[in-house]
Amino acid sequence: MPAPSRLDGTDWTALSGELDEHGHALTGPLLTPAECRTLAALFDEPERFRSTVDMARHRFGSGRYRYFTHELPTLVGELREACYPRLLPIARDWAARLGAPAPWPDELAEWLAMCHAAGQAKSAQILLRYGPGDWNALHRDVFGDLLFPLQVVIGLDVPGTDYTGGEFVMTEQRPRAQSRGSATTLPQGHGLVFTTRERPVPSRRGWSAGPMRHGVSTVRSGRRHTLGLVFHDAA
Ligand SMILES: O=C(O)CCC(=O)C(=O)O
Ligand SMILES: [Fe+2]
Repeated sequence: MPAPSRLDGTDWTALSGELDEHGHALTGPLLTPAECRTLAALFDEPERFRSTVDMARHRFGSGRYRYFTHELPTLVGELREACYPRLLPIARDWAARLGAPAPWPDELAEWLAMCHAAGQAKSAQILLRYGPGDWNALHRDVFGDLLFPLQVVIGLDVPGTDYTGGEFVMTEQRPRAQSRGSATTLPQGHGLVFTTRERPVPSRRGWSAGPMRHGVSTVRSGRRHTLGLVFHDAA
């Protein structure tokens, strides 16, 4: 199926409402189970990746992820390309509410050229693999000054069957109050769109930025793979 029509199974108006409210929202199915298995198996093809991160070594949690080279698998490149124009109006709307700059052009290629010119020239698309006991510490995928505020993670396994535990976790820091947490189980082939840094939160004066972080709870059994799509490149 061509990548843009893969996104037709998602109600983008409803998704944008969910994103507003929670800072994250699930898409409909984007990949078939067979495509998910094919993508997860790429983890064992080292030539596809520019580097591998041992999360425990960096105290990012436990598990491994690998950054694809710029020669992305066709499916990954197409999905990322297809997601960008869907997310762009939301990113612009949020920036307008927050009174923040919205430097993102209509074309992903043009935005990436801006990232590269600013020294953020490395691919930031990742494949992650977690086994029993692995987890991902709460973090933000900010790699430099240039940032696209929304990203997508796609679940590649069947939760409850291929693995247990391993919920996608988000926290939202509230002003002068304790943080709110949420957990989402990623259905196989579905994407979770979430904010990289913050969501606009209604405040007495209009809107303020609610800082958010994401991570993954401990995988209790089996193996969990995800594909991470980020729209800015890394330094
Ligand atoms: O494995 C996950 O669900 C989250 C991975 C992650 O941190 C990301 O995609 O940015
Ligand atoms: Fe992340």
